[in-house]
Amino acid sequence: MATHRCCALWSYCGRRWSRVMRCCRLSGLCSSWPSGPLGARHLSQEKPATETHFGFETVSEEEKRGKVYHVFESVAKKYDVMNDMMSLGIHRIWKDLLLCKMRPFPGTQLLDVAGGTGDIAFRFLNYVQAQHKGKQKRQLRAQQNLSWEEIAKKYQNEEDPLGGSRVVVCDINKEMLKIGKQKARAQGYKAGLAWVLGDAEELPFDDDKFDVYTIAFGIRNVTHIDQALQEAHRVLKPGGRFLCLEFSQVNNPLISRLYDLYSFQVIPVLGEVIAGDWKSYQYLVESIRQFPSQEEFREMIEDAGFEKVTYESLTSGIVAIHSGFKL
Ligand SMILES: COc1cc(O)cc(C/C=C(\C)CC/C=C(\C)CC/C=C(\C)CC/C=C(\C)CC/C=C(\C)CC/C=C(\C)CC/C=C(\C)CC/C=C(\C)CC/C=C(\C)CCC=C(C)C)c1O
Ligand SMILES: C[S@@+](CC[C@H](N)C(=O)[O-])C[C@H]1O[C@@H](n2cnc3c(N)ncnc32)[C@H](O)[C@@H]1O
Repeated sequence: MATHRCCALWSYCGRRWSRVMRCCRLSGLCSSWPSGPLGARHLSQEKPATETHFGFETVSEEEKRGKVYHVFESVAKKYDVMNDMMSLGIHRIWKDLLLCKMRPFPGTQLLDVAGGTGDIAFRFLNYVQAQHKGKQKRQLRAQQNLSWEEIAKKYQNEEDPLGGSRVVVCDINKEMLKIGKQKARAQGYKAGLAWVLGDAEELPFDDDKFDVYTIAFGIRNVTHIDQALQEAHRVLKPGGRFLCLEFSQVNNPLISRLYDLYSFQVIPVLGEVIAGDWKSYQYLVESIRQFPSQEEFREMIEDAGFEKVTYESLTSGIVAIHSGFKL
């Protein structure tokens, strides 16, 4: 964890410096300023590449971006089947629980960042549609004197079965979005769903736009987690909710030993056999170990400006759902 903190600090300093430099350059202040925190080099020289981690490897931030892109480009076609195989379907329960926590209502505007092949978005659409139908039924039951024609008419006139809810899936990877769109077409999802290519660190949306922001198994892959959290805060409406489903820290030592064995001995093998890609699944298990603990991540969410930040560990802490509000 010390490595994680060190990388985060170094990456933070680097970005702060490049922001100062960008402002100065824009205001014409800095033509004679040195170009790095140590102040010894001339502007024409390159800024040192800020280091971060890609699994257990230390790489430059640019390299990490490219490598993460390559991982998901490579696994996209086998992504869904791999998740079912690796977790024996348990990832579906975790995603359902995320929706239960969200409890969206007809009208909710959701942004699902790093939404990949659409698992969260499809669950959201099912949920709000069922909610809306239930509400409609209750309203009709309350109106005791309607004839069957009037009831049929009310059902047929219903233009928006989602009651105004919308979900935007935003992901940086074209291949993941392509598979998501194919799945949506095959499963008949169309209304209330949009696909946007975009970076969690620089979201292509206005301020105060969404009621809920979700990110499931995505934030671990982002280079500057603090920047992604700030963006989440920016695009949420006041009162809006941040929800993150991510791998976390297992607290039971016995389960932790078994989980480690399973992760390092089985998952890359499954990756090779099913997706023909050992390396991407080695990255998956390594990146899980690099991600901050439940408490550390809670603090990071608070640092981004969220309030009432809580978390719930699931399956002995293999994953956790963090929640926070923009108040
Ligand atoms: C590239 O990046 C990615 C790519 C992706 O495709 C996906 C993601 C994002 C990830 C997800 C959406 C979810 C992916 C799911 C996981 C990574 C797995 C999570 C793990 C579990 C739910 C199970 C946790 C396992 C344990 C607590 C330990 C139990 C382990 C055992 C009983 C096996 C111990 C292993 C050995 C002794 C090694 C030798 C064993 C063999 C060769 C036999 C092989 C055994 C199996 C295949 C059994 C599999 C067993 C389970 C899945 C256990 C399930 C049971 C329970 C938790 C009760 C992404 O970022
Ligand atoms: C493990 S998948 C999760 C997909 C989906 N949320 C799910 O739960 O199945 C991680 C996703 O994060 C996306 N991703 C990685 N870095 C990103 C970034 N900076 N901005 C947006 N998406 C990113 C990847 O392209 C990939 O689709």
